Amino acid sequence: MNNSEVNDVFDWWPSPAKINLFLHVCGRFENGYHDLQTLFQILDFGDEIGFSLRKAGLQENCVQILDNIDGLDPQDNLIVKAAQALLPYRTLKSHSVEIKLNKRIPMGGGLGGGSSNAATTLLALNKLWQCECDLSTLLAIGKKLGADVPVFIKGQTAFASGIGEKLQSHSVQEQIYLVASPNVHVSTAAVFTHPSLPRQTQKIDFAHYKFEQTQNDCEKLVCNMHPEVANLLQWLLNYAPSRMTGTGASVFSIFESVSDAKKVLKKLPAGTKAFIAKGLDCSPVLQKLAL
Ligand SMILES: C[C@@](CO)(OP(=O)(O)O)[C@H](O)COP(=O)(O)OP(=O)(O)OC[C@H]1O[C@@H](n2ccc(N)nc2=O)[C@H](O)[C@@H]1O
Ligand SMILES: Nc1ncnc2c1ncn2[C@@H]1O[C@H](COP(=O)(O)OP(=O)(O)O)[C@@H](O)[C@H]1O
Repeated sequence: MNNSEVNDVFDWWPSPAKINLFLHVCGRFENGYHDLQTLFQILDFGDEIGFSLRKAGLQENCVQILDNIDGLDPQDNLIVKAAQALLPYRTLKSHSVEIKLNKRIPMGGGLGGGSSNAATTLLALNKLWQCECDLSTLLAIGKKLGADVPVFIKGQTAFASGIGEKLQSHSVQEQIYLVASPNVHVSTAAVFTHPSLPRQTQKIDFAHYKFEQTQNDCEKLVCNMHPEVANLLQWLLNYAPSRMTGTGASVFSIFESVSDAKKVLKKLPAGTKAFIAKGLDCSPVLQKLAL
Protein backbone atom coordinates (compact mmCIF):
# COMPACT_ATOMS: atom_id res chain seq x y z
CA MET A 1 0.00 0.00 0.00
CA ASN A 2 1.29 3.44 -0.89
CA ASN A 3 1.54 5.39 2.38
CA SER A 4 0.89 8.67 0.64
CA GLU A 5 -2.59 7.38 -0.24
CA VAL A 6 -3.55 6.58 3.33
CA ASN A 7 -4.86 9.10 5.79
CA ASP A 8 -4.35 7.46 9.19
CA VAL A 9 -5.75 10.38 11.10
CA PHE A 10 -9.24 9.90 12.47
CA ASP A 11 -11.49 12.92 12.48
CA TRP A 12 -13.49 12.64 15.76
CA TRP A 13 -17.13 13.77 15.91
CA PRO A 14 -19.42 14.02 18.95
CA SER A 15 -22.61 11.95 19.16
CA PRO A 16 -24.73 13.25 22.04
CA ALA A 17 -27.30 11.37 24.12
CA LYS A 18 -30.86 12.64 24.64
CA ILE A 19 -33.55 12.22 27.22
CA ASN A 20 -37.30 12.57 26.70
CA LEU A 21 -38.46 15.11 29.30
CA PHE A 22 -41.95 13.74 28.72
CA LEU A 23 -43.47 11.18 26.35
CA HIS A 24 -47.18 11.10 25.58
CA VAL A 25 -48.73 8.39 23.41
CA CYS A 26 -51.71 10.05 21.72
CA GLY A 27 -52.78 7.44 19.18
CA ARG A 28 -51.68 4.85 16.68
CA PHE A 29 -51.19 5.17 12.93
CA GLU A 30 -52.32 2.49 10.45
CA ASN A 31 -48.71 1.28 9.98
CA GLY A 32 -48.56 0.41 13.72
CA TYR A 33 -46.32 3.35 14.65
CA HIS A 34 -47.56 5.58 17.45
CA ASP A 35 -48.59 9.22 17.37
CA LEU A 36 -46.34 10.73 20.03
CA GLN A 37 -45.73 14.04 21.73
CA THR A 38 -42.37 14.45 23.40
CA LEU A 39 -39.66 16.92 24.34
CA PHE A 40 -36.21 15.75 23.26
CA GLN A 41 -33.52 17.25 25.48
CA ILE A 42 -30.02 16.98 24.01
CA LEU A 43 -27.26 16.34 26.58
CA ASP A 44 -23.59 17.32 26.79
CA PHE A 45 -22.73 13.62 27.32
CA GLY A 46 -22.28 11.16 24.50
CA ASP A 47 -20.23 8.89 22.26
CA GLU A 48 -17.43 9.88 19.90
CA ILE A 49 -17.11 8.58 16.36
CA GLY A 50 -13.85 8.77 14.39
CA PHE A 51 -13.79 8.73 10.56
CA SER A 52 -10.74 8.10 8.38
CA LEU A 53 -11.10 8.31 4.61
CA ARG A 54 -9.09 5.80 2.55
CA LYS A 55 -8.09 6.18 -1.06
CA ALA A 56 -6.47 2.76 -1.17
CA GLY A 57 -6.11 -0.44 0.82
CA LEU A 58 -9.82 -1.00 1.25
CA GLN A 59 -12.26 -2.20 -1.33
CA GLU A 60 -13.95 0.66 -3.12
CA ASN A 61 -17.36 1.50 -1.60
CA CYS A 62 -16.24 -0.07 1.64
CA VAL A 63 -17.50 1.02 5.04
CA GLN A 64 -15.56 -0.65 7.82
CA ILE A 65 -16.19 -0.25 11.53
CA LEU A 66 -13.14 -1.06 13.65
CA ASP A 67 -14.77 -0.92 17.12
CA ASN A 68 -17.99 -2.83 16.71
CA ILE A 69 -20.44 -3.33 19.57
CA ASP A 70 -20.33 -6.74 21.28
CA GLY A 71 -23.12 -9.01 20.12
CA LEU A 72 -24.11 -6.74 17.21
CA ASP A 73 -23.50 -7.79 13.61
CA PRO A 74 -21.53 -4.88 12.04
CA GLN A 75 -24.10 -4.76 9.23
CA ASP A 76 -26.79 -4.03 11.87
CA ASN A 77 -24.79 -1.18 13.40
CA LEU A 78 -26.67 2.03 12.64
CA ILE A 79 -23.32 3.74 11.94
CA VAL A 80 -22.63 1.29 9.10
CA LYS A 81 -26.22 1.55 7.83
CA ALA A 82 -26.02 5.36 7.81
CA ALA A 83 -22.67 5.36 5.98
CA GLN A 84 -23.94 2.87 3.41
CA ALA A 85 -27.07 4.96 2.83
CA LEU A 86 -24.82 7.90 1.91
CA LEU A 87 -22.51 5.99 -0.49
CA PRO A 88 -24.49 6.88 -3.64
CA TYR A 89 -24.25 10.60 -2.86
CA ARG A 90 -20.40 10.82 -2.67
CA THR A 91 -18.65 13.12 -5.07
CA LEU A 92 -15.32 11.68 -3.87
CA LYS A 93 -16.21 8.38 -5.58
CA SER A 94 -13.09 6.42 -4.78
CA HIS A 95 -13.06 7.05 -1.04
CA SER A 96 -13.92 4.35 1.47
CA VAL A 97 -14.09 4.95 5.20
CA GLU A 98 -12.81 3.34 8.39
CA ILE A 99 -14.76 4.15 11.53
CA LYS A 100 -13.86 4.00 15.22
CA LEU A 101 -16.43 4.26 18.01
CA ASN A 102 -15.89 5.35 21.57
CA LYS A 103 -19.16 4.10 23.12
CA ARG A 104 -20.21 5.76 26.37
CA ILE A 105 -24.01 5.98 26.07
CA PRO A 106 -25.67 2.94 27.71
CA MET A 107 -27.32 0.85 24.98
CA GLY A 108 -31.05 0.31 24.67
CA GLY A 109 -31.66 2.70 27.52
CA GLY A 110 -33.94 5.28 25.90
CA LEU A 111 -30.94 7.59 25.53
CA GLY A 112 -30.95 7.50 21.73
CA GLY A 113 -27.36 6.30 21.31
CA GLY A 114 -27.91 4.33 18.11
CA SER A 115 -29.99 7.09 16.51
CA SER A 116 -27.47 9.74 17.52
CA ASN A 117 -24.63 7.64 16.06
CA ALA A 118 -26.56 7.36 12.79
CA ALA A 119 -27.18 11.12 12.66
CA THR A 120 -23.55 12.01 13.43
CA THR A 121 -22.41 9.59 10.71
CA LEU A 122 -24.73 11.19 8.13
CA LEU A 123 -23.65 14.73 9.05
CA ALA A 124 -19.93 13.91 9.21
CA LEU A 125 -19.74 11.86 6.01
CA ASN A 126 -21.93 14.36 4.15
CA LYS A 127 -19.09 16.80 4.79
CA LEU A 128 -16.07 14.45 4.48
CA TRP A 129 -17.32 12.70 1.32
CA GLN A 130 -18.50 16.08 -0.07
CA CYS A 131 -21.97 14.67 -0.72
CA GLU A 132 -23.61 18.08 -0.58
CA CYS A 133 -26.95 16.60 0.55
CA ASP A 134 -29.24 19.31 1.88
CA LEU A 135 -30.93 19.07 5.28
CA SER A 136 -34.20 17.68 3.89
CA THR A 137 -32.37 14.86 2.06
CA LEU A 138 -30.44 13.96 5.23
CA LEU A 139 -33.68 14.03 7.26
CA ALA A 140 -35.39 11.71 4.75
CA ILE A 141 -32.45 9.25 4.88
CA GLY A 142 -32.35 9.51 8.69
CA LYS A 143 -36.06 8.89 9.21
CA LYS A 144 -35.74 5.53 7.40
CA LEU A 145 -32.99 4.51 9.86
CA GLY A 146 -35.06 5.26 12.98
CA ALA A 147 -37.76 7.53 14.39
CA ASP A 148 -35.25 9.29 16.66
CA VAL A 149 -32.65 10.06 13.98
CA PRO A 150 -34.19 13.33 12.64
CA VAL A 151 -33.92 15.21 15.96
CA PHE A 152 -30.20 14.47 16.11
CA ILE A 153 -29.77 15.60 12.48
CA LYS A 154 -31.51 18.89 13.22
CA GLY A 155 -29.41 19.03 16.36
CA GLN A 156 -31.72 21.10 18.51
CA THR A 157 -33.60 20.38 21.72
CA ALA A 158 -37.15 20.20 20.40
CA PHE A 159 -40.76 19.23 20.90
CA ALA A 160 -41.66 16.41 18.57
CA SER A 161 -44.92 15.00 17.29
CA GLY A 162 -45.98 12.40 14.73
CA ILE A 163 -43.64 9.42 15.02
CA GLY A 164 -41.06 11.85 16.40
CA GLU A 165 -40.10 13.53 13.13
CA LYS A 166 -42.19 16.74 13.29
CA LEU A 167 -39.86 18.99 15.23
CA GLN A 168 -40.27 22.36 16.90
CA SER A 169 -37.10 23.76 18.50
CA HIS A 170 -37.46 24.74 22.14
CA SER A 171 -35.08 26.29 24.62
CA VAL A 172 -35.21 24.54 28.00
CA GLN A 173 -34.03 26.39 31.10
CA GLU A 174 -30.48 25.12 31.81
CA GLN A 175 -30.74 22.09 34.11
CA ILE A 176 -28.47 19.34 35.34
CA TYR A 177 -29.55 15.73 34.92
CA LEU A 178 -28.48 12.63 36.79
CA VAL A 179 -29.14 9.75 34.39
CA ALA A 180 -29.14 6.23 35.83
CA SER A 181 -29.49 2.94 33.96
CA PRO A 182 -30.68 -0.23 35.67
CA ASN A 183 -29.11 -3.38 34.33
CA VAL A 184 -32.06 -4.41 32.17
CA HIS A 185 -32.75 -4.13 28.46
CA VAL A 186 -36.15 -2.85 27.38
CA SER A 187 -37.25 -3.55 23.82
CA THR A 188 -38.91 -0.47 22.26
CA ALA A 189 -40.98 -2.72 20.00
CA ALA A 190 -42.16 -4.82 23.01
CA VAL A 191 -43.39 -1.67 24.80
CA PHE A 192 -45.20 -0.35 21.74
CA THR A 193 -46.92 -3.65 20.97
CA HIS A 194 -48.02 -4.25 24.58
CA PRO A 195 -51.83 -4.29 25.01
CA SER A 196 -51.59 -2.38 28.33
CA LEU A 197 -49.79 0.66 26.91
CA PRO A 198 -52.04 3.74 27.32
CA ARG A 199 -52.52 5.21 23.86
CA GLN A 200 -55.10 7.97 24.29
CA THR A 201 -53.41 10.87 26.05
CA GLN A 202 -54.95 14.20 25.07
CA LYS A 203 -52.60 16.26 22.93
CA ILE A 204 -51.08 19.24 24.73
CA ASP A 205 -50.36 22.69 23.37
CA PHE A 206 -46.53 22.86 23.40
CA ALA A 207 -46.74 26.59 24.11
CA HIS A 208 -48.16 25.78 27.56
CA TYR A 209 -45.75 22.93 28.41
CA LYS A 210 -44.93 22.43 32.10
CA PHE A 211 -42.85 19.42 33.23
CA GLU A 212 -45.16 18.80 36.23
CA GLN A 213 -48.23 18.57 33.96
CA THR A 214 -46.75 15.89 31.72
CA GLN A 215 -45.65 12.25 32.13
CA ASN A 216 -44.04 9.34 30.36
CA ASP A 217 -46.88 7.08 29.21
CA CYS A 218 -44.53 4.09 28.93
CA GLU A 219 -43.23 4.41 32.51
CA LYS A 220 -45.91 2.48 34.41
CA LEU A 221 -45.88 -0.42 31.94
CA VAL A 222 -42.06 -0.66 31.96
CA CYS A 223 -42.01 -0.46 35.79
CA ASN A 224 -44.49 -3.36 35.91
CA MET A 225 -42.41 -5.39 33.45
CA HIS A 226 -39.06 -4.58 35.13
CA PRO A 227 -39.08 -4.04 38.95
CA GLU A 228 -35.43 -2.84 38.65
CA VAL A 229 -36.70 0.27 36.83
CA ALA A 230 -39.49 0.82 39.39
CA ASN A 231 -37.08 0.49 42.33
CA LEU A 232 -34.50 2.90 40.90
CA LEU A 233 -37.17 5.47 40.01
CA GLN A 234 -38.73 5.22 43.49
CA TRP A 235 -35.28 5.70 45.05
CA LEU A 236 -34.48 8.79 42.94
CA LEU A 237 -37.88 10.37 43.64
CA ASN A 238 -36.77 10.72 47.28
CA TYR A 239 -34.23 13.30 46.13
CA ALA A 240 -35.54 15.13 43.03
CA PRO A 241 -38.20 15.20 40.30
CA SER A 242 -37.48 12.03 38.34
CA ARG A 243 -38.88 10.19 35.35
CA MET A 244 -38.09 7.43 32.83
CA THR A 245 -36.71 8.46 29.41
CA GLY A 246 -38.14 7.08 26.14
CA THR A 247 -39.19 3.47 26.45
CA GLY A 248 -36.62 2.94 29.21
CA ALA A 249 -34.80 1.50 30.95
CA SER A 250 -32.86 4.64 31.97
CA VAL A 251 -34.33 7.17 34.38
CA PHE A 252 -33.31 10.75 35.08
CA SER A 253 -33.52 13.25 37.94
CA ILE A 254 -33.45 17.03 37.58
CA PHE A 255 -31.13 19.24 39.64
CA GLU A 256 -30.21 22.91 39.70
CA SER A 257 -26.49 22.32 40.19
CA VAL A 258 -23.80 19.73 39.46
CA SER A 259 -22.90 19.59 43.16
CA ASP A 260 -26.50 18.65 44.12
CA ALA A 261 -26.50 15.93 41.44
CA LYS A 262 -23.11 14.62 42.62
CA LYS A 263 -24.38 14.19 46.19
CA VAL A 264 -27.13 11.84 44.94
CA LEU A 265 -24.80 10.10 42.46
CA LYS A 266 -22.52 9.15 45.37
CA LYS A 267 -25.44 7.59 47.27
CA LEU A 268 -26.79 5.52 44.34
CA PRO A 269 -27.21 1.80 45.07
CA ALA A 270 -23.89 0.02 44.39
CA GLY A 271 -23.41 -1.12 40.80
CA THR A 272 -25.88 1.34 39.25
CA LYS A 273 -24.49 2.81 36.01
CA ALA A 274 -25.00 6.58 36.03
CA PHE A 275 -23.71 9.88 34.68
CA ILE A 276 -24.31 13.58 35.19
CA ALA A 277 -25.01 15.81 32.18
CA LYS A 278 -26.07 19.33 31.36
CA GLY A 279 -28.95 19.97 28.97
CA LEU A 280 -28.01 21.70 25.71
CA ASP A 281 -30.22 23.65 23.32
CA CYS A 282 -27.87 22.87 20.45
CA SER A 283 -26.00 19.67 19.56
CA PRO A 284 -22.17 19.72 19.65
CA VAL A 285 -22.31 18.24 16.13
CA LEU A 286 -23.70 21.52 14.80
CA GLN A 287 -20.86 23.38 16.53
CA LYS A 288 -18.33 21.03 14.86
CA LEU A 289 -20.00 21.53 11.45
CA ALA A 290 -19.76 25.30 11.85
CA LEU A 291 -15.95 25.13 12.29
C1 LIG B 1 -40.30 6.24 21.43
C2 LIG B 1 -38.84 6.64 21.49
C3 LIG B 1 -38.79 8.05 22.13
O1 LIG B 1 -37.55 8.63 22.08
O2 LIG B 1 -38.20 5.66 22.27
P1 LIG B 1 -36.63 5.34 22.65
O3 LIG B 1 -36.06 4.48 21.54
O4 LIG B 1 -35.91 6.63 22.77
O5 LIG B 1 -36.68 4.57 23.93
C4 LIG B 1 -38.31 6.71 20.06
O6 LIG B 1 -39.03 7.63 19.27
C5 LIG B 1 -38.21 5.41 19.33
O7 LIG B 1 -37.30 5.69 18.28
P2 LIG B 1 -36.42 4.58 17.57
O8 LIG B 1 -35.80 3.68 18.60
O9 LIG B 1 -35.53 5.27 16.58
O10 LIG B 1 -37.59 3.82 16.87
P3 LIG B 1 -37.60 2.87 15.61
O11 LIG B 1 -36.32 2.09 15.53
O12 LIG B 1 -38.06 3.66 14.42
O13 LIG B 1 -38.79 1.87 16.02
C6 LIG B 1 -38.66 0.86 17.00
C7 LIG B 1 -40.04 0.28 17.25
O14 LIG B 1 -40.79 1.19 18.05
C8 LIG B 1 -42.13 1.33 17.60
N1 LIG B 1 -42.43 2.76 17.43
C9 LIG B 1 -41.43 3.68 17.32
C10 LIG B 1 -41.72 5.03 17.23
C11 LIG B 1 -43.09 5.41 17.22
N2 LIG B 1 -43.45 6.69 17.12
N3 LIG B 1 -44.07 4.48 17.32
C12 LIG B 1 -43.75 3.16 17.44
O15 LIG B 1 -44.66 2.33 17.55
C13 LIG B 1 -42.25 0.52 16.34
O16 LIG B 1 -42.96 -0.64 16.69
C14 LIG B 1 -40.85 0.09 15.97
O17 LIG B 1 -40.83 -1.24 15.59
N1 LIG C 1 -24.31 2.38 16.91
C1 LIG C 1 -25.21 1.84 17.75
N2 LIG C 1 -25.25 2.21 19.05
C2 LIG C 1 -26.18 1.67 19.89
N3 LIG C 1 -27.09 0.76 19.53
C3 LIG C 1 -27.11 0.36 18.25
C4 LIG C 1 -26.18 0.88 17.32
N4 LIG C 1 -26.44 0.32 16.13
C5 LIG C 1 -27.48 -0.51 16.31
N5 LIG C 1 -27.90 -0.51 17.59
C6 LIG C 1 -29.03 -1.31 18.12
O1 LIG C 1 -30.05 -0.39 18.55
C7 LIG C 1 -30.59 -0.81 19.82
C8 LIG C 1 -31.10 0.42 20.56
O2 LIG C 1 -30.00 1.15 20.98
P1 LIG C 1 -30.02 2.65 21.51
O3 LIG C 1 -30.26 3.59 20.41
O4 LIG C 1 -28.77 2.82 22.29
O5 LIG C 1 -31.23 2.66 22.52
P2 LIG C 1 -32.61 3.39 22.57
O6 LIG C 1 -33.30 3.21 21.21
O7 LIG C 1 -33.34 2.69 23.67
O8 LIG C 1 -32.36 4.81 22.89
C9 LIG C 1 -29.42 -1.53 20.50
O9 LIG C 1 -29.87 -2.48 21.42
C10 LIG C 1 -28.67 -2.16 19.33
O10 LIG C 1 -29.16 -3.46 19.06
